[in-house]
Amino acid sequence: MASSSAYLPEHLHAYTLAHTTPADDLVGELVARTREALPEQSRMQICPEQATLLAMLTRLTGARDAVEVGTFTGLSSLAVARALPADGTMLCLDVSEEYTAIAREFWAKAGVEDKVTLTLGPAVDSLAALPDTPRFDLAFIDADKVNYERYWAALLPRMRTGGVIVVDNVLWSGRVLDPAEDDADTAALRAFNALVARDHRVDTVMLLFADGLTVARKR
Ligand SMILES: C[S@@+](CC[C@H](N)C(=O)[O-])C[C@H]1O[C@@H](n2cnc3c(N)ncnc32)[C@H](O)[C@@H]1O
Repeated sequence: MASSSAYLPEHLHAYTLAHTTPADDLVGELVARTREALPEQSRMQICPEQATLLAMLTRLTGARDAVEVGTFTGLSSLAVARALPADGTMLCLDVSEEYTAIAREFWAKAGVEDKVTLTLGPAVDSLAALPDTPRFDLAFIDADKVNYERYWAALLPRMRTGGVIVVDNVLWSGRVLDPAEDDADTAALRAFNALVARDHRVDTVMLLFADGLTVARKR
């Protein structure tokens, strides 16, 4: 979770947060619980303003069926599930029983557990097992970076026309622009961003928000 921005000076970042609807108490509780239970891993959590944006996108698109790849302790899924209508569905994919136990706790606290289905296992396999017909209005990709291309390939045909895919960490603290950075995650993100930019099935905006957020709408 980013408490500061890698791209904005501290005072500008603070200004943007001061002019964004603040997260509610349940989000604050989940952030605190994650830090306490998983101090080493808690930086993987999205930041609260991303949760606010995901909820807004869910409402703006009128999404009913959502999916995410990478649930961790549940902040993004909590935001989306709470913004879905009463008959909405949220499919969450992750590999970790330990991390998602906290997510389950907070889905229950928020009263959205009936909307959420959690599938544990490598997300490439979980996605491949889904019917390959369009069924999702909103997707969030936020798991292992080396598989982003595969998540994109699996998700896009399963998105309804007008559906939106949101992708986290696309700037990777700016490393995607540094030719000296050649680790697998950075190389994968660089290739992924190039692939999305030339994918004519979507309209895409890459936002300088959090660690870089791509928002792509299926044509
Ligand atoms: C950055 S965290 C997700 C953060 C989450 N979206 C949130 O709001 O806090 C990445 C998650 O991806 C999961 N993950 C890593 N590799 C995976 C894989 N191959 N398949 C499914 N999930 C995976 C990890 O267990 C971790 O919970």
